[in-house]
Amino acid sequence: MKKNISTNALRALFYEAITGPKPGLVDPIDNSSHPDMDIYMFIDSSISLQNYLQEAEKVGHNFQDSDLTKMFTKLREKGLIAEKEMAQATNGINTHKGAIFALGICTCAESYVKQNGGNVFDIIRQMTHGLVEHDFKNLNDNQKLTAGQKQFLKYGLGGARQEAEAGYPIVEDVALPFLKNAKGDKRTRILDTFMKIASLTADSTLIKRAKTTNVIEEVQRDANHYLELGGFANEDARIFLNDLNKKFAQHKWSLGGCADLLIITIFFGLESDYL
Ligand SMILES: CC(C)(COP(=O)(O)OP(=O)(O)OC[C@H]1O[C@@H](n2cnc3c(N)ncnc32)[C@H](O)[C@@H]1O)[C@@H](O)C(=O)NCCC(=O)NCCS
Ligand SMILES: Nc1ncnc2c1ncn2[C@@H]1O[C@H](COP(=O)(O)OP(=O)(O)OP(=O)(O)O)[C@@H](O)[C@H]1O
Repeated sequence: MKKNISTNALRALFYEAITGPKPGLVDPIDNSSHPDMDIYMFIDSSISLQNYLQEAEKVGHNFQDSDLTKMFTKLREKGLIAEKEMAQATNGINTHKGAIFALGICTCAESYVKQNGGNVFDIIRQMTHGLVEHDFKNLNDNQKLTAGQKQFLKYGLGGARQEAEAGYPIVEDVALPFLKNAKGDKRTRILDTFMKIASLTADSTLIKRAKTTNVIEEVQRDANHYLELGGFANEDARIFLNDLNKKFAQHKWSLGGCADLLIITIFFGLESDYL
């Protein structure tokens, strides 16, 4: 198989979608928290992003200026087009908005690094320098706001933008080393990595669904408990994960941001032959 950067980005979308059970997310067996989506839609949505991912790779490959925020600006223009292509493939459902953002950044940065050298997470920090301030400086309550914008005004949380601007520390420092050292088949390693991510993330999709930030501590505790039980290789942990899946379905909680962090962890894992 030709495994160029954008192919690995597409593989990451598929690897994440087919892995289950993922509490709060769509997988082939269960979509309880997202009744407007199913796994077939995720296949269509992923394929609709193929062109964008190739463009993101090209932007990183060809960029020459020393100001990497300009590379991010170029990428964002392509990201807006990708959002429209996704909407066409899904009948307007938001399957991959966060992934267009996060995976686009990582694909572009990885491609830049292959051409110019450097640490990919440093490059991401340079690309997104000042992003939170830039995007949120003119917000006010009279506008129609996204969940992320509302949470910035209400709680001071930076969400997906903050993670990017910090250079995805959950991925660089924890999830990627965790995936590298994880044991078992791909499903086990990916699920355990997902729960590791859930044990650390303040997910704006989860806060939106639960309508409180208190949910973050509860979910982080549950994710840690699953890992303490030994992860997917251990029967008690599997039972606990199924119960957690039911709890998420009952409350209609989602982990959309953790999904994106998992997708980019898988992407870097594929790039580094960890998977
Ligand atoms: C920053 C993005 C992800 C969305 O921001 P927006 O304010 O529209 O939505 P919101 O903040 O509610 O987040 C949307 C998604 O972010 C992801 N997310 C949530 N929390 C986190 C987190 N802690 N870490 C990473 N991702 C997260 C989830 O997928 C969520 O569904 C991006 O879509 C964006 O920049 N939108 C503006 C339009 C644009 O420039 N689009 C092109 C993007 S390349
Ligand atoms: N398997 C999955 N892979 C990736 N993301 C997933 C998956 N399942 C669910 N999601 C996430 O769910 C998010 C959508 O959640 P939600 O439906 O709450 O958002 P929305 O459509 O923007 O908001 P609303 O439904 O409030 O209008 C997607 O952006 C995506 O991140």
